[in-house]
Amino acid sequence: MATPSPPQRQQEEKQSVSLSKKKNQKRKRTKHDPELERLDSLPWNSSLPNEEEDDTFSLFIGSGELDGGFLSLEEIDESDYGLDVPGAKKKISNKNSKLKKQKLEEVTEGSCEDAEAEPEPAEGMAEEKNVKAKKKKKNSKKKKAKAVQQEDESATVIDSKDDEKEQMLYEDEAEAYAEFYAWNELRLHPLLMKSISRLGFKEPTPIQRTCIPAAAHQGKDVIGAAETGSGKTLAFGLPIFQRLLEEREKAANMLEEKGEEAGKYAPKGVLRALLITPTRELTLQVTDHLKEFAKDINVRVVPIVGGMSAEKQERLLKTRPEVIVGTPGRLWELMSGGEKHLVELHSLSFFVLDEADRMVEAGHFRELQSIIEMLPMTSGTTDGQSQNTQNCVTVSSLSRKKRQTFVFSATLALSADFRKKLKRGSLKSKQSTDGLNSIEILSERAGMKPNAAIVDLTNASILAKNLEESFIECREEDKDVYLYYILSIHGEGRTIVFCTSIAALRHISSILRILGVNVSTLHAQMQQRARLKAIDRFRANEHGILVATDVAARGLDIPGVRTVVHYQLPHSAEVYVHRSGRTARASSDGCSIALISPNDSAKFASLCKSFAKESIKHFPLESSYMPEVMKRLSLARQIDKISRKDSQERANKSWLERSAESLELVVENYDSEEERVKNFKQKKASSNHLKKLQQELNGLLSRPLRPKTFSHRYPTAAGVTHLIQHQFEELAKQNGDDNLVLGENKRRKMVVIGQDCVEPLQALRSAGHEVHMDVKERVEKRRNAESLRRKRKEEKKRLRDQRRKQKKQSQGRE
Ligand SMILES: Nc1ncnc2c1ncn2[C@@H]1O[C@H](COP(=O)(O)OP(=O)(O)OP(=O)(O)O)[C@@H](O)[C@H]1O
Repeated sequence: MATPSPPQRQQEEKQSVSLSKKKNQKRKRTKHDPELERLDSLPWNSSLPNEEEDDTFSLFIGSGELDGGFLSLEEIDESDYGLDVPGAKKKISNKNSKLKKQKLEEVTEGSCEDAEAEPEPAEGMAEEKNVKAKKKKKNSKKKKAKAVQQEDESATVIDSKDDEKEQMLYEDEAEAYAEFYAWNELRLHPLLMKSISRLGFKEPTPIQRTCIPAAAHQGKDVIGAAETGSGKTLAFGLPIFQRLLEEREKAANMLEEKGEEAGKYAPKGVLRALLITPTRELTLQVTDHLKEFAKDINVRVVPIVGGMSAEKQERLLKTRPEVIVGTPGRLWELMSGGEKHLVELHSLSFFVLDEADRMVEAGHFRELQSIIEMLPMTSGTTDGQSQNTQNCVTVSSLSRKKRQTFVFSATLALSADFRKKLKRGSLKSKQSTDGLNSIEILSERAGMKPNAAIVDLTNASILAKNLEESFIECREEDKDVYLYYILSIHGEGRTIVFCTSIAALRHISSILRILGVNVSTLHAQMQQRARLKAIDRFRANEHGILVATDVAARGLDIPGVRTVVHYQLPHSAEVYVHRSGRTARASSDGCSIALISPNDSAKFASLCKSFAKESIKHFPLESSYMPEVMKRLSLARQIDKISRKDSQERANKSWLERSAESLELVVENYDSEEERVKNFKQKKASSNHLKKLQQELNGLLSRPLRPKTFSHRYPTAAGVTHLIQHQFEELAKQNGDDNLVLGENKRRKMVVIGQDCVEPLQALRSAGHEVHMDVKERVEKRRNAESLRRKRKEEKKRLRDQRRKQKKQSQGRE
């Protein structure tokens, strides 16, 4: 969203000044601070209907009392939320001076009273006594006045010291708040601002800046699309919390005015927001992210996912959370089973579909449709139902607001006339369940209004702007070699390696483990607990490696992922975007490396074309490392093959034994003595061979990977740190000097060992070179190669047949 224009801002400031008049009267500051004034002048009448909007949003249908529903700045005191907004401190200091003044007055009055209370003296002595008394009175008055003056002076000294301290604090805080001023235009509740400052989010991301005003202040439905890692969770999360807070405050204020107990009427214990995400991991991640905010505002956010134990689920639902984040399968299972908290949806104010397209893709359309069918109509009132609800007498009035629907994704394509279709309601009648239309249908059925804000911040390439893409061309069977190269030479930071098949994942994770690379794995066939453990392990290691299938492609938000390797290309461009989006998240950068075999070439070129990329960088490789990398890989593959064979045999044997046992059969060994001896010898030989291979590999692994030779002709910066570069120069200089001294012509060999790791991104930036991606050319090449292969095959077949024919003929003659 664009920042307000100066006249608009002036008007807003004027408005807020008048609104916060009462507060400003109390806050007399000693020093004029424009920054603080700006903070105080935050307009808070956010919900006032915008006259320019044709479809204005009224929050409370029915009782006009709560129309608008948002609070003015006057109604919210930051100090009530532990937000020590500097101005508040001045109040205390003013209070102190008032107390002092009062004390002084009391003392002065008290001295007069004392004098008046003295008994009346006799006539004769009276005059003298009177004079004495007057003197005494004068003295005591003087003394007391002096004491008060002293007290006052010391109080003033303390006070001025306090003032100084307060002033310093005030300035510090102003400075601290100044860091978060970019959020002001979003007019968020002070408690949310407190969480934002705690998390250190200096400014809203573009999707947040655009969606929050529409969703939180104009009450609109939102369809949001922005690059991966762009902060979409808060783009829908903050408007939810904002509205819950505003309602809570508004209800409390209204009921306090009526002299009733506010707490009794707070709409607690009913479901207010239902968020659906495609995977368990994403659900847990979104829950954790939202909880960071929820804990400051006392809102319960609970995850509901498959794989969670029934007891835990029951325990969580018993707390009657206001916000539930869940996966479609488990949510529908519970809803269709009549789970009380999940079917009492009369107060539901938010329905969110996160990564909507993925849910449809993953075959959750029907479950989503069923869940949506259970939601109450957005336009109707729900009095009847809500009156019955315990502990929320006023929920009926509060929940009469329209429900808001948010649909978010990183890649969300809508048909050009989607808004028109919404207006016409023509989507309702369609029964189509195919990908793209399904999202439109779901959005419409969930009650998406025609005036929904459609925020599409995806650029032509959809990929994160801080992402550097690259590729390595290699043979299919050498992919593991290059993967090992990347991980060992450029192993800095977290890396995610994506595979399309579980078989490939198993193969490379096994090879890497044999090579001593500590990897975590994540795929859909793993148990939920194991999946979460793998993510935790990966998260805990600064240089962790996660080998995953596309189950981890979407939404997984792990900071510090520096590199994404596409070991196998995904089936669609969208999945490629999501995979690559695990790095270069928020404001950080990162790189992706695709391993491209000749078979992948055309697919990769068309992938680049779909992102409007004409060229892409070749990932720089230092070929001198390859011989040793190859050697290690060859040993690892042999070890893997033998171990696999052994474990397969063991598994088969135990399966046979288990099956026989279950059938109460005795398995007899019919092998002859000779065969048994032969088997034994074979096993022994294989185990000795395995030991030997392992020893050899261990020998190689015990020393750092080193290049075969150092080429003086091609010193490259790729993978070479400044330190190493410096060492090279020093060595070269020394070498030259020695040669001069010794007068030798013979070159001395330089061997680089213990190469410091550099990040792939660094290597790519310093030595990657652009390669033009011509789809046509690549497709043509592939076609030619295929036709050549076909021709060769046909030729072979023809020759074979010919030989056979000749053979038959000659046999016939004989
Ligand atoms: N305003 C902000 N400033 C800095 N960091 C932020 C901000 N908002 C969110 N983040 C952080 O950015 C990261 C990515 O946010 P989030 O997971 O919401 O992205 P996303 O757009 O949903 O990504 P994806 O499409 O991959 O699911 C999170 O770690 C989050 O804490």
